[in-house]
Amino acid sequence: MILQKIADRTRERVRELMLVKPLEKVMAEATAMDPDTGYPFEEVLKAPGISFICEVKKASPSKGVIAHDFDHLAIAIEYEKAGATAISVLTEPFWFMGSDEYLRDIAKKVGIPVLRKDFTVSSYQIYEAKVLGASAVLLICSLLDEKTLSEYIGIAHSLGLSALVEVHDEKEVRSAVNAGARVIGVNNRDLKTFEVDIDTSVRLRKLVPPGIVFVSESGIRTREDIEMLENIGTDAVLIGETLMRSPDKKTELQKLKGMKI
Ligand SMILES: O=P(O)(O)OC[C@@H](O)[C@@H](O)c1c[nH]c2ccccc12
Repeated sequence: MILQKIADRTRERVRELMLVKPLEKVMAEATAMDPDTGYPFEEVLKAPGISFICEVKKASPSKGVIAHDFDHLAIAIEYEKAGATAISVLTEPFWFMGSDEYLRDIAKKVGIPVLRKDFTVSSYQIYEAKVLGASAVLLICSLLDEKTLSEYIGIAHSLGLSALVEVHDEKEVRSAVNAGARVIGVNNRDLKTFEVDIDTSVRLRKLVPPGIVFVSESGIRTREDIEMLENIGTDAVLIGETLMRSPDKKTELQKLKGMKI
C-alpha cells in the first residue's frame, strides 16, 4: 500500500537526518524559538468567508510530475499576491519531489502562514518544521494512533505551531476530536486508492464540532466546488493540482474565489 510505503521511507529519512542532526539538537533549536506565535495558521482560516490554502507541489504519486517548470519561490509569491490565505509546501522528497529548502525559502519570503506538508511519523519532524519556519504541520490520522496523535498535537501547540489533522472517515474524525485537534482537514482523496470524492467532506462535515476549523482538501477544481463547500460550512479549502497546472495562477485563484475578471 502506497501510504505505508511512503511512511516507511519517511521513517528511514528521519533516521538518516538524526545521524546528521540528533533529536536533542533540533529540539533545542525549536524550543529556543518564540512559542508565542498566536497560531497564525488557524487564526487566518477563521476569518469570515472561505479561506484558500494554496499548495506548492511539483509531483504526486497519483499524477507523477505535475509542474515541469517549477520555481517554488515564484509560485509562492504569486499565490500570496493573488490573495492566498496560507501556503502549503510539500517537503516529502521521493514521491512529491518536495524539499525542506522549499519550505525554508518560502517561509522566509512570504508574509502569510506556511504549512509543512509531509508524512509526520516522528516528533523530530515537528521540531524540524518549527526550525524551518513553518506555522503549521500536517498530522495524518491514519498514520498515528490516538495517543501519538494527541502527543504530537501537544508538541506542535507547545511550539506555537498549529496542527492540521487529516482525516478520511468517521472513525478518524472521532479520534482527531478526542486527541484535541483544533483544525481538521478532510482529505477527499483516499490515500489508499487515490480515488477522489468531494462528498467525503459533505459526509464528514456534520461530525466536526463547531469551534474546530474545518478544511476540505484535494480534488477541488471549480468555483462550483467551492460554493458547495462554503454552503456546508467549510472554513478553508486546500488546493494543489488545479493551481499548479495553471499557467496563470493569479487568474485561476481569482476565478476560484468568485472574483469577476
Ligand atoms: O492537488 P489537490 O488534489 O488539489 O490536493 C491538494 C492536497 O490536498 C493534497 O496534496 C494532499 C492532501 N493530503 C495530503 C497528504 C500528503 C500529501 C499530499 C496531500
